[in-house]
Amino acid sequence: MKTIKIFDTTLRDGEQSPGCSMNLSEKIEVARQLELLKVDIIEAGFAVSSPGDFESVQTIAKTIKDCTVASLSRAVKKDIDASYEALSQAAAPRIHVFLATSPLHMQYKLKMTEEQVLEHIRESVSYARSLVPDVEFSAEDASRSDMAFLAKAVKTAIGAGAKTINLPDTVGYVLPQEMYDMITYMKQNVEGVDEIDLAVHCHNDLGMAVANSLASVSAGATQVECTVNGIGERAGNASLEEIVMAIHTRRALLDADTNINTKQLYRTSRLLSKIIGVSIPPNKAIVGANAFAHESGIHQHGVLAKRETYEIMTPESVGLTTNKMVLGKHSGRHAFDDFLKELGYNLTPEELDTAFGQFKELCDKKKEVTEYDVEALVAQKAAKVVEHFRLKQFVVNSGNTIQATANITLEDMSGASQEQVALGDGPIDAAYQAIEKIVQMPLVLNNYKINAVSHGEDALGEVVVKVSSGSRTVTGRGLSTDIIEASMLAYINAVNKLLGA
Ligand SMILES: CC(=O)SCCNC(=O)CCNC(=O)[C@H](O)C(C)(C)COP(=O)(O)OP(=O)(O)OC[C@H]1O[C@@H](n2cnc3c(N)ncnc32)[C@H](O)[C@@H]1OP(=O)(O)O
Ligand SMILES: CC(C)C(=O)C(=O)O
Repeated sequence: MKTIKIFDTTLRDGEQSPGCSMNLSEKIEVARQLELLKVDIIEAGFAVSSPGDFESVQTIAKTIKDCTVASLSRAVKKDIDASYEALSQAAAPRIHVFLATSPLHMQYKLKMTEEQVLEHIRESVSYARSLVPDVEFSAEDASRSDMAFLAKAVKTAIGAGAKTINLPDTVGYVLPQEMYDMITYMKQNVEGVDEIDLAVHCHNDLGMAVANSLASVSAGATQVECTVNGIGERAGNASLEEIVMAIHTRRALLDADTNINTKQLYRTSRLLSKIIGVSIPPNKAIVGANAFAHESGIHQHGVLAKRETYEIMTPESVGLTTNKMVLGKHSGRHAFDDFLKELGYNLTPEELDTAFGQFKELCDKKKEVTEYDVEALVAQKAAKVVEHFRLKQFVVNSGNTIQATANITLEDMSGASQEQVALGDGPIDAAYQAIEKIVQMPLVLNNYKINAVSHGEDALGEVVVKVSSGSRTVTGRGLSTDIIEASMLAYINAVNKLLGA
């Protein structure tokens, strides 16, 4: 089985993306984590580009002992000298020289002929090689280059001493088959290519960076360049965690694996996200909040019966402690029951049916139902009260220029509807007055308390009231995402308890 080298460029190409800049101590923290993750090469920066970048490369080179540390350089002496100097204390330094090989870049950007480009490659790579043994050459915009010319450039770089040749899809343009063909072409047409590492560096402009990297591995690439969370220029670089887990999960098919400690992936991703302040989309592969979460009843049932039915990798393999069953409108009885059992509730089949029905109703009102919501539902059910009156419908108006009014309809035990309108000192008082008119009993509200029992904008509100009639005082509870409705439900619950007594 081949070992694919992972070249992390989060601190260089990743940092080139707007809003992803890091200061020196943040870069060191990321570099230390990359070392724990066991990436093979850390590209620490582009030493010549600024004194700050020089210092970062230098400090990371001093700090990191278990990975090769690389610094990027244009194909010019002053860049190579800056990289060399910044890397002087590295345990394993790599000078990474690049020059574009596509007609577009050569003509308009570099203003060089093919011959001049080949001469620059020869000169710069052999100069870098005179300084350090480990030199990588990247043919920028390789994927849009003429393949015969690219082969000459690769041959020139190998001849000048490059130990790694990188063929980037700089603008994320090509399709996986084209990456495969490019690698195959080099393997078939450049002598000596099997003695060096053939690398790829894919951008995500068409959302294909990971697929292109994997197609290259299938064709024989032995190094993949990528970034944590896929950060990087424009739409980003190939995402490290996706490449690593794709290779790891399909290692039998690819006959390849990496040296990465996959259990550090989640931690690395969160650390970077926290440092740069860029959050991870919930549906992001491997590290998104939903990557190991199941909400649909059929999937939850499958996973409870046999995890592999809907999970191709374990959450533990990327550093999570467990998968997540999210209760929501698509959940089924199996997951609901399992969830209640974990909370310590053992319901009879009938109780489960009722609670499940209420739960589904709640899900239609609320985007996400939390453990607190379910517990509140079940706790409410546990105190079973005969429903002499049930809330059928209500309209409540209030404002700072009108007196609050409530129009309430309750259904009694015979199924008949009774409607009343009342004014009040605020919407809840108006609603309570209307209820009192319907139930025709003297009621005194002694206490009123409202709590949010879950989090977020659509949290459930629980209202607890103490209501007296004559010498009896009872507690009523009501639960709803609408606090006025929760208040009415609590009052009606108290009325039913008083009538029951
Ligand atoms: C695909 C990639 O990700 S490549 C890396 C991109 N990253 C960055 O550019 C970030 C860091 N860059 C910088 O800080 C600056 O661009 C610097 C310090 C490197 C250079 O700054 P300046 O000297 O002001 O040049 P500027 O950036 O405007 O233009 C680039 C120059 O480098 C030349 N150049 C570009 N690539 C290369 C190369 N690989 N080898 C040699 N020369 C190159 C251009 O032709 C241009 O030359 P010119 O000034 O003679 O016209
Ligand atoms: C310098 C090279 C490796 C690069 O970043 C690219 O081509 O995208």
